Amino acid sequence: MQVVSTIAEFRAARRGFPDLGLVPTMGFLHAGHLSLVERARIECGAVAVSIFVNPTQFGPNEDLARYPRSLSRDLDLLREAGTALVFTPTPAEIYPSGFTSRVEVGPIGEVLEGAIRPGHFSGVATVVSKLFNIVQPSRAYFGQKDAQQCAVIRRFVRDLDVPVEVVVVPTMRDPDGLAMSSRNSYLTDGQRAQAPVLYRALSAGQDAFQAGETDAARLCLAVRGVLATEPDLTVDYVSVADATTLEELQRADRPAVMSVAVRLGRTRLIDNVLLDPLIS
Ligand SMILES: Nc1ncnc2c1ncn2[C@@H]1O[C@H](COP(=O)(O)OP(=O)(O)OP(=O)(O)O)[C@@H](O)[C@H]1O
Ligand SMILES: CC(C)(CO)[C@@H](O)C(=O)[O-]
Ligand code: BAL
Repeated sequence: MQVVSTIAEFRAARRGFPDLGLVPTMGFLHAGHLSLVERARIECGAVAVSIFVNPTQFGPNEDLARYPRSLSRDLDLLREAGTALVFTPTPAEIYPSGFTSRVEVGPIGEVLEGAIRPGHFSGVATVVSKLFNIVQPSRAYFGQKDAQQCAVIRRFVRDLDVPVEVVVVPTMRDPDGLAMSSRNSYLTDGQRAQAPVLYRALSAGQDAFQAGETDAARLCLAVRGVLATEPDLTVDYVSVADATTLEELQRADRPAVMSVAVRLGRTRLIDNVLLDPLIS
């Protein structure tokens, strides 16, 4: 496994790999990340993983400074997972002085997470488009846990004719249903015990959908009812939105994503499930 930190080194190392899958990450790896690496290795033969805590996707009052980091453990996990190349750039390598360009994705990046984190998806789209240009993968792998991020990336790849196939991998969960996430490490024991309510709530919504309910307001009520059983939690949103455009739906009569975002103390957690009328 080669570990490089500069764009020039990466480009030199990349020459040995005609077909490369890319897994972009912010590090502090868990089994969810490794499921992306495994899928990329099977489908592309060789995998590159980037580890970069991207400052431009964090708002001024967000957790950039305290975001968890564990590079040497991450490298051990990636070596075991059969990764070929790891790219660990510094912020100055990605954003040298004088850098001013941004990728803007429009309304899809302004709802849900984008409404609460203004500028977040422009930061994500900008860094992902840089990573695509540096790595030049045939396919890039993203987790369904960040459903809006997946939709945003699919949007700019389509809009800008980026020659990369975007692959979305199902959410890996702990046995109690909590979606794995680097930010779960912020939770106290008490908060960790409450966190599985997100998936219980989404599952209640999914059960109602499978029983024939398509009214989005009623589906959201079913989710909110379960979330309310944990009084310490503050709900940012419960949403039923078109799976491709993320426009809010009144009726779940086409492929939709039902998502929740909550705050437990200072920690924000997100999760989602897909509602597909064809496979309910
Ligand atoms: N539980 C999971 N299952 C599958 N993929 C995941 C999971 N968690 C994260 N990913 C994916 O891994 C990639 C890198 O994500 P990132 O490094 O931000 O990790 P994260 O656990 O989502 O962290 P955070 O807590 O910051 O949201 C993203 O495409 C993300 O969707
Ligand atoms: C895709 C990504 C690596 C871009 O910084 C990040 O948003 C993440 O880890 O999901
Ligand atoms: N996994 C999403 C990246 C972020 O929350 O900034």
